[in-house]
Amino acid sequence: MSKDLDSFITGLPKAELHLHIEGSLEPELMFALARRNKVDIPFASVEDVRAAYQFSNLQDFLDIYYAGAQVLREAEDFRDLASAYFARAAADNVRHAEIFFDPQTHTDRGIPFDVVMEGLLSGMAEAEQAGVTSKLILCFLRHLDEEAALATFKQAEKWLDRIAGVGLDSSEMGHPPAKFARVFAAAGEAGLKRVAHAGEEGPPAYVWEALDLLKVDRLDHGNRAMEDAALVQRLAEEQMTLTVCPLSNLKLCVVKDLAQHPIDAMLEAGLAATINSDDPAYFGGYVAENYRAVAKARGLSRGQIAQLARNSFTGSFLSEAEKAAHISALDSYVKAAG
Ligand code: HPA
Ligand SMILES: [Zn+2]
Repeated sequence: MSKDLDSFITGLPKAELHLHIEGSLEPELMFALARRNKVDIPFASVEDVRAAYQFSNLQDFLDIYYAGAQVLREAEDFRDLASAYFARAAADNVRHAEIFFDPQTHTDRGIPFDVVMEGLLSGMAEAEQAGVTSKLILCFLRHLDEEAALATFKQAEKWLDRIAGVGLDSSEMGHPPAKFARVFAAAGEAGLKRVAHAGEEGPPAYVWEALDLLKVDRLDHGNRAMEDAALVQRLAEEQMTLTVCPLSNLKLCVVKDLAQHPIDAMLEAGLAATINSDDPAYFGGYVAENYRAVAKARGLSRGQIAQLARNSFTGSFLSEAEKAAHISALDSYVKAAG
């Protein structure tokens, strides 16, 4: 019997490639950690927190997101955060996740880099026991300078065998990828993968810089690349994976309405687009909800939905053999779903 669309999407094997672990901090856990660590937060209740999640742009969101992260202090907090994400992701049949973390958000308030790593790695090990694999991507905060990013990369040195890649996030406008060319070159020399947020709010020129100066292996968001035909052609030719985040785009006013979301235009242009949740605790949905919302708003076919999930494995940093195994399971699932 053919499955309904909602359960087809939930059960579809998928990878998540654009997830800020600090953005998976649900208000309930924020309150529990505030109590456990005796940290003051500027909210009276969980409802109060949710009511504050109205954003008109990226910066509005970042201000609240960095405030929320203050409750994370001990390794066990980072472990609990990661465990909660993996449990929720497993319910959406996420088989593999490549998660971003923002060490500077923590080290700048005196939390040691090692505490963050130990906590996250312990949550990841627990998830692996439950069958969900993961990799870590260390993001540099682009509103800070490149010296700070280089200092952070130095702190990461002893952990490099546990870090798959580096990324670039935070306030995009006024902070072009070019600002981080040296630290990305150093990461490349150390054998790490490179990704960067570009074209979320920033212009197509920032996407060109991410490709040409940072030499990214994957592009995070990339919406505004659609404004530049030569850029779209380049991304299609290179089969560059784009980690697109529909509910984030809606909440941060990158699109006015999901009915205007470019996801199907991206697929039609031959781009290797994927669907991801970005900061699910803040944007109102985990990865399957992102697939469902955009599939309904844009009338995506099951073939297109399956392609997006296939792209998530192809665009991951798993080995070719691991990708092939996941894609074969996905194809069997699609066939059996009818
Ligand atoms: O969507 C995002 N964009 C930039 N920086 C971020 N940090 C967390 N989420 C985001
Ligand atoms: Zn992001």
